[in-house]
Amino acid sequence: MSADAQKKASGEAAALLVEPGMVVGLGTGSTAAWFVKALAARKLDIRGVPTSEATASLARELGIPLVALDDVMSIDLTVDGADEIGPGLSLIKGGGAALLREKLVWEASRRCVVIADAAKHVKVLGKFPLPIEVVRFGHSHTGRRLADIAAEFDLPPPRLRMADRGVVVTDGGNVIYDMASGAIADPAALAQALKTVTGVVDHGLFLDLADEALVGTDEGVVKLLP
Ligand SMILES: O=C[C@H](O)[C@H](O)[C@H](O)COP(=O)(O)O
Repeated sequence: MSADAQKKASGEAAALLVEPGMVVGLGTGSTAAWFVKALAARKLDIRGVPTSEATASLARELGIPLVALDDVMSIDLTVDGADEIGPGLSLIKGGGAALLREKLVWEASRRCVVIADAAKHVKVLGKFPLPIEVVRFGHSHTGRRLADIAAEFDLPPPRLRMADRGVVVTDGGNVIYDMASGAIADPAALAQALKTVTGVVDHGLFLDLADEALVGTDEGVVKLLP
């Protein structure tokens, strides 16, 4: 089964968790898009809280009513993809530069379900470079402070994310530095260290946030718990 078919299967399985009346956090990325499509097909009376402009526009196209995070007290269920799923459902997210809105939505949610293809499930986080969202003002200085932190963790300096049209800018108007590592020995310590840097808005380590994972495999969708 292709990775895309696995993503589709996990997105469709997650859509079955949604019940009428729910406020649902809508994740970002290619896997979350399958969830949004499957959810729209169910035509339930729900409201969605999008985690990016891209997801908001997909949801609008498919007729899912949207509500802003500030206009709800809490979210019943959020379903979102991940770049890596590690031990205890620790995650790396932000490959699509949506980590900040995603984390805000996740933290406002009663239940968070991560969906992914089988290749995303890893023994140790870090093969996927860790995205770090940084305010644009003075970002090269912040980038140098991040390089100092990376050195403390024996990691190479993070690199400013670029695209064909130049520097990648997030929905929040910030930039992304990607910290390549190969393996993050102590994700909690790294997460804590990154948050001490002025200019860092947030990072893509989602620790103790996922309640379950639905991973598409060749043998079907497998449910993982922390
Ligand atoms: O910023 C993007 C998000 O964290 C995505 O959920 C993550 O990158 C996974 O995306 P995909 O499902 O496309 O692999």
